[in-house]
Amino acid sequence: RMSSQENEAPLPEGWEMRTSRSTGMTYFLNMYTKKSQWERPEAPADPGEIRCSHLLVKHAESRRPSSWREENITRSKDEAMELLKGYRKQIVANDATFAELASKYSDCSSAKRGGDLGMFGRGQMQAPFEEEAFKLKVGQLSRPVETDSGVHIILRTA
Ligand SMILES: O=C(O)CN(Cc1ccccc1)C(=O)c1nc(-c2ccccc2)[nH]c1C(=O)O
Repeated sequence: RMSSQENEAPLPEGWEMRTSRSTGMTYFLNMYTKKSQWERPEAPADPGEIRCSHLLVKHAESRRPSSWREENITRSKDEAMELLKGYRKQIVANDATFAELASKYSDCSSAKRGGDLGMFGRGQMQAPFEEEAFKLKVGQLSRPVETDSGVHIILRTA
């Protein structure tokens, strides 16, 4: 007779079921952070750290409306959003790569690295940026996200 644990729904992504050697009790292991818990997880395991690239378009209301591209950025937030949607369309249509467009058009200093921000954990980026980035699956492109810096699209790379 299979115990109830084994034949329940499959575990969410990133989790594994383990049996405690000392007590024989079943517990659950987050394969990214190696943290364990007794409760059966309901959501994919938090990856701890992720890697993203982003394309930032600043506007007149950005906290620092200046960048390597443009000394004094005067476009409106709406114009920035329209530009960003155009870049997103080109990427989705495979007319250009994320890195090509970020290196040409991103108002972030990461433009020099094709928009790559490296690995980061929670608590490092502005909240709206973090929230959207941690929702993405690897390879997924975000919708436009607004932060105090401007408007972004985010690509999760790891
Ligand atoms: O928001 C501000 O007051 C000024 N900043 C913050 C900043 C400035 C230089 C380097 C990194 C971050 C930016 O506007 C900014 N934010 C970012 C940013 C925002 C979210 C995720 C990653 C980068 N890049 C930049 C940049 O100039 O290069």
